[in-house]
Amino acid sequence: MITMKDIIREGHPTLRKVAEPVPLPASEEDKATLKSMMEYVQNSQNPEIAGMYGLRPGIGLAAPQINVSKRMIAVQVPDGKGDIISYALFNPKIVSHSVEKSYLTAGEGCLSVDREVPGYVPRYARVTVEGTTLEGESVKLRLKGLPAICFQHEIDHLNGVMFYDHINDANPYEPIDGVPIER
Ligand SMILES: Cc1nc(NNC(=O)[C@H](CC2CCCC2)CN(O)CO)c(F)c(N2CCN3CCOC[C@@H]3C2)n1
Ligand code: NI
Repeated sequence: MITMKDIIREGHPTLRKVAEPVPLPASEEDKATLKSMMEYVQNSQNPEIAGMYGLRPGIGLAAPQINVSKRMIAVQVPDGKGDIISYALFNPKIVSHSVEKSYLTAGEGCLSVDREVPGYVPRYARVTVEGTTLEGESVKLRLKGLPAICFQHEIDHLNGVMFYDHINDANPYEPIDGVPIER
C-alpha cells in the first residue's frame, strides 16, 4: 500500500517533468499502480486507516507524486451535493473548459508540499475531462465545483505544474472574478 514515504516532495525533479502517456490497453503493472493510487486516496479518507498509517488526507493523487512519470490520476471527491465522484483514469485530458473561473476560498495544499502556501489558486469553474478507466472504458466527465478544481490540480501534476504556480505573487488574495468554493 502507498504511504507518505512513497510520496515525493517539492524539489524532486519528477514533479517538474511532463509525464508520459500510458500505452493502452494498460499493462498489468500500470493497472496495479493506478489501483494503488486510488487505494491511497480512499485509505486517506478513512480516519482509522489514515491514523494507523499516518496518511495525509487527500481527494486526489497523480502518478508523478509517487515518482511514476506516467499520465495517471486517482480522484475521490464529494461533489458538494451529497454524491462522491470517484475515478481512476489513464491519460486524462481537459478537452474543454468554461471562461468563468473558480477557486477554493481556503486556498490549496498538496501532498508533495510540506508547507502552507497561502493564496487563491484560479481555476476554470467547469471542465470537460476525457480519459480511460481501469476497465479500459473511455469516459467524458463534465465537472464543476470541488471535483473540477481537483481534476485540474491532478492534471497539472502530469504537466509538471504545482498549485502555487498559479498564485498571484504580488497579491496572493487578489479577488478572483469567479465562483468561490467554501470547504
Ligand atoms: C480540498 C481538499 N484537499 C484535501 N487534501 N489535499 C488534497 O487532496 C490534494 C489535492 C487537492 C488540493 C486542492 C484540490 C485538490 C492532494 N494532492 O496533492 C494531489 O495532487 C482534502 F483532504 C480535502 N478533504 C475534503 C473532503 N473530505 C472527504 C472525506 O475525507 C477527507 C476529505 C478531506 N479537501
Ligand atoms: Ni498535489
